[in-house]
Amino acid sequence: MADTISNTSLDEVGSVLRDLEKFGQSPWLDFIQRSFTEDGSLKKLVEEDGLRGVTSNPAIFEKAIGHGTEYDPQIRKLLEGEGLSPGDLYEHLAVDDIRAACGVLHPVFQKTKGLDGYVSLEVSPYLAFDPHGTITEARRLWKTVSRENLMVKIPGTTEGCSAIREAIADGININVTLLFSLDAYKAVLEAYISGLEARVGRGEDISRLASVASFFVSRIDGKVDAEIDRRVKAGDPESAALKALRGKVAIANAKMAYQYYLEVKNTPRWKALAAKGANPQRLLWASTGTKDKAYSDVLYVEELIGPETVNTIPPATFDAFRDHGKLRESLTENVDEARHVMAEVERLSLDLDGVTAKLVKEGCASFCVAFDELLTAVATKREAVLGDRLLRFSADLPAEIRDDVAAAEKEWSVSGILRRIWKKDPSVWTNGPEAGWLNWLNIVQDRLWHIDELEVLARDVRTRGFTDILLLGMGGSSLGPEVLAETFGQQKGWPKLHVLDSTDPQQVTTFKNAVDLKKTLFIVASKSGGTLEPNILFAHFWDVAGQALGKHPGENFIAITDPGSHMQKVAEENKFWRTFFGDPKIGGRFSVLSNFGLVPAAAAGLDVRKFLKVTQLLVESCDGSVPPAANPGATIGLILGHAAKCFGRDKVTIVASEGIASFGAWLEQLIAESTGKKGIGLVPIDEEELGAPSVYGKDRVFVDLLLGDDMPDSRLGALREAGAPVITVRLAEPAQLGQAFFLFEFATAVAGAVLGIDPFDQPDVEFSKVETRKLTSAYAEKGSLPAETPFAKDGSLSFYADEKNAKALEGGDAVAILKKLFGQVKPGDYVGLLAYIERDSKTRDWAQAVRMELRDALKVATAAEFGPRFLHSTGQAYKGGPDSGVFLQVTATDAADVPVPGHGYSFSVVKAAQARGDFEVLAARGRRALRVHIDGPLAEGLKSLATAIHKAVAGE
Ligand SMILES: O=C(CO)[C@@H](O)[C@H](O)[C@H](O)[C@H](O)COP(=O)(O)O
Ligand SMILES: O=C[C@H](O)COP(=O)(O)O
Repeated sequence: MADTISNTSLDEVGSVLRDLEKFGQSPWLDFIQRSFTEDGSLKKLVEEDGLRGVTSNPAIFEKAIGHGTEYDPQIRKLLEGEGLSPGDLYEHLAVDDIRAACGVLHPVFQKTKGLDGYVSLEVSPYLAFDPHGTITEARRLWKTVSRENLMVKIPGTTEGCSAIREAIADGININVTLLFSLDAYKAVLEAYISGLEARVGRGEDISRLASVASFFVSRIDGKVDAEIDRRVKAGDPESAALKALRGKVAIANAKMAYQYYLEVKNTPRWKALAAKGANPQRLLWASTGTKDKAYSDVLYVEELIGPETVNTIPPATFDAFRDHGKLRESLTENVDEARHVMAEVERLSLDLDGVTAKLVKEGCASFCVAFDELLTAVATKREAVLGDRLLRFSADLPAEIRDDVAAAEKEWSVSGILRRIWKKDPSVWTNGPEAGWLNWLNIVQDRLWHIDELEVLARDVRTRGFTDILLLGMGGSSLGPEVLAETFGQQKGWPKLHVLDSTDPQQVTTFKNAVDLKKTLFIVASKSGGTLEPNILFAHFWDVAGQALGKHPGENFIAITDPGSHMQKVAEENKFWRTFFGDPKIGGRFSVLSNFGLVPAAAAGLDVRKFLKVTQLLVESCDGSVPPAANPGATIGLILGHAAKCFGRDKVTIVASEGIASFGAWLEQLIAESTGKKGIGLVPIDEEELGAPSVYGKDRVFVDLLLGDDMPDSRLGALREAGAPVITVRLAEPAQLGQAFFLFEFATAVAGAVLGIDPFDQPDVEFSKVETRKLTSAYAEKGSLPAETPFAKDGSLSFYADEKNAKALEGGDAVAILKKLFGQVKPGDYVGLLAYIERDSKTRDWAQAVRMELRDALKVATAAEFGPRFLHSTGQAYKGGPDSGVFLQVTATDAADVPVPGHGYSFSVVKAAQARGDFEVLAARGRRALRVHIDGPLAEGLKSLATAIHKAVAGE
């Protein structure tokens, strides 16, 4: 069969199709394709074959757009501008095709006074069972295409009927599709009539409104014939009667529908509408290509010719009918015989109701599959056209994970979960409060709409000549800006961005000394506005800035906070220079693309407009229109979720190019805080140097973040070969950092859905905050923290633990205690080094050396974290996630302290309270944990501790 119409025989016998008109039937074409319209072929059919309409459906568009290169020039052109999601791209292409065909058919529309000349465009097949979505989409398409000879196609499902009624009442031409049963047709006709009546009731014109009811034919024979064949083969005693029905049921069914049409036309109800100019809803025969080669290839055209009907004919059948089709008014003949066929169907229990119900389901599903294929093809073309404007993602997975993820992608595709994510449907997760935390999905576009605020800020910051920006905040309010500061560095002619997220007095002093207090813009960033650290850091820097400036320092302070927060009040009372608001429907760790990341970025001289536009391209790649397998965020999320849930690979090990190394600290917060709860989740492992396969267990997934042309670490190759899953994300340039932020936000939301948790809360972070507050309040009241006694001491090292842990660890010196602690480590566990000391290059090197020793000796994942920073990040997973962590908390007596103005405590006290609060929650969660406190010089204490750890694990 031809895929497209051949025009060879037109001149000779074109009239047979045109002559259908004499029988009152309009031939339409069940096909659309750009080249076919553009090269005049469609027009030729109109002129020579009397073609009177065109229908399209998702499968037809899939054939047209999903294959070949015909649409590529337009795709390229469309993507030159602002960027579009694959769904929007498809719609541009389809709408252009529909409009072009409407143009070709418009003379027919005029000549037939609106009887014919229509082109149909179907609403998204995903909406077949969603009446509200369908009517919204029908209205939108009607408005977008904006052609009087458009027909919007709506499936004639039970749910579709209410949308059909509303659309008709709105004055939208409707083609009702996917009709198989007489009952469904009756419901649809009722919807049409009552829609017209609603219009009349509103005093609106009904004479310019057209509708057809697309009754599918050949598919019925396909199903019924198969059942007949099965029963005959099985030796059914009614074989002869069954055989007599072969190839007859679909036509008989259609004839019954037509009889009903005639009946209704005769009712007073219809006549009243007709008197007001109503046009009947004509029956349109669809699915009229012959599928069974044993039948005539024009069967479903020849046998269904009758007045006031349409037959939408696929190209090959169109050709065939032109070639050898015979005309007669067949639809109204042998009606009794058709009734007999239907009675026989009943008598022989061929379950036509079951068949038609199944066909509706299958029809909807197969249009969804076709649409998925189409959108996948468009997404792939889009990606190719965008090339290096998009980050690249690939995954090397062992076969079992690859198959599992592929199955999940299919499942997600069928259940439309990605579209539900974009609709902010909480049932994707736990059906809890998730809908209130999803505005990060749209924040990039939203910030682009408000870009002026940021650009004005940038201009003003520059004009004021600040040399430094010091951002004071924790977790979600600081880690994003820190990545931006470290990745982009100081911009020429702009202030340098520093990010302080510690209560360590030495670290506070280091930052104070690193900036020129008179020329520093302070950004106090706190979403909730109530977090302890940004509040006390504000108190300190307000004081020192005031002293340095010798005046009220408000003009040098900016707040970023959610509306109505305590911090907003602080900013107002203290007359801050500016206050920028976050979106209360975005949680901290998802806030980097909101003002929490963008205000510091703009103030530090980054081109935020460009940054957001680049980011938006990736947002569109993760759009709900992109099926899971073509959607990078979804695929990564499914890999991470399934690797953890089904294969025990829950340690997400982050490897990054030097140029974007700090991204890991942001990513670990996102992953840990989002997924680590209820005893499950992903444990991110950042900055752990790669090793040989022998030092790893089977609990890892590697995420390799590459920048530019950087080569992947060769050790990853060996790991891959050893069966470890490796996800690679390559940023062509640092400007794609925003794409990476969104990519992993989306992936984390998806992984959360796989794990069945609410990825947007952080119950254990809150718990730690509460415990810390109790201790600082106690200090403020009593002048000291509650007394505590070490269970052991060895030189400058004192050991503390809760009763249970102390019991398990006590007895012996430092080495013995540490040996017992690490002796508890089993395969699949991880070790967390949690250091409440200044985070600088020396202490970071120390922590790295210790963790590497632990990793290599114990062959488990390791984390090296600094408090209180990690409390707002991985701390959630350590307490709420899987009980596979073994923790060594390190505290020290601070050499010098810094008071917190206006509070009854100092930074040192706060840090001590945080460490103790953290430990209490770890203990309350039954975690294996030990605190070692260093007295005396820190460097020496760290050295002795490292030696003791070495002896404990190396057995020396
Ligand atoms: O519904 C309409 C026209 O209203 C058609 O485009 C309809 O979708 C097609 O005729 C059928 O999908 C084709 O069915 P089939 O030949 O694949 O069984
Ligand atoms: O990740 C968020 C931190 O816990 C800080 O919270 P905040 O921005 O509300 O102060």
